[in-house]
Amino acid sequence: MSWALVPAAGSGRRFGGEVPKQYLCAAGKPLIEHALDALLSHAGVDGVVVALAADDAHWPGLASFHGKSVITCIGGGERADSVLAALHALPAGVSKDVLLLVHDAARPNLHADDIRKLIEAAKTCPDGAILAAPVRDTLKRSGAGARIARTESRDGLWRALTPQAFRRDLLLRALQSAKADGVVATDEAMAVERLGLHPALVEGREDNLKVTTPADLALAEFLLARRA
Ligand SMILES: Nc1ccn([C@@H]2O[C@H](COP(=O)(O)OP(=O)(O)OP(=O)(O)O)[C@@H](O)[C@H]2O)c(=O)n1
Ligand SMILES: C[C@](O)(CO)[C@H](O)COP(=O)(O)O
Repeated sequence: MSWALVPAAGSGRRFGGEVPKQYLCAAGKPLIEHALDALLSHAGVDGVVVALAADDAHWPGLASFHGKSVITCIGGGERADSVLAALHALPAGVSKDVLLLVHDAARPNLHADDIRKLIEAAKTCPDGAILAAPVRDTLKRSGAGARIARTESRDGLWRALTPQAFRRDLLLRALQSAKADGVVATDEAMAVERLGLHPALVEGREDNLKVTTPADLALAEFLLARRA
């Protein structure tokens, strides 16, 4: 079985506005609740720990969802700090080698089949596994004056998505190592890669978008309304 860790302590600087984007509504409910619904409606996920901002008053929270525990904790200054805080907040009795699925609260359009594929891959790959999407656009490196410096090869390049799945002890060791070295790991895989490991890439849906800007919210509304 597995548990989910959901970092939801961000302030949404790039989105703007007063309310952090994970609490904005699309298709009738907050983005965070779409993410929790996808995770906790999956039979392979037993519960979730959500990392919230210390001054969070935007979301009343949920004691349970789909009959499973929703535990909250206080996140940290970086996303990785929030994930580490959620890991430390796992309830007693959760096994030391539980599989942990780390998923952004700002990614509302997660589908059950992607969760299934990820868990299956993480069960067979000791280095863990992440959902990802192959880069399909030509990539440009910017130069002086917002002009193109050069085209970068997209061969073998993927966009990391979430959830990202790792055994509890490995994720703890990786996050603690990155923090001790002063490295800000922008995803869990980066922290694991620093240990010399190579997590599996699992091709996930392109529409598992992270809501970062207002344009993303409009797209999320379109996608989620079609699922309802
Ligand atoms: N210190 C932080 C920063 C981010 N997050 C969470 O990590 C996810 C992905 O981060 P991002 O999209 O960058 O969210 P923000 O940090 O809020 O956005 P911004 O960088 O624009 O401020 C979000 O669910 C966000 O709430 C978190 O738990 N703790
Ligand atoms: C974890 C992540 O969603 C994978 O692409 C991404 O790194 C989060 O980046 P953010 O800047 O914290 O949104």
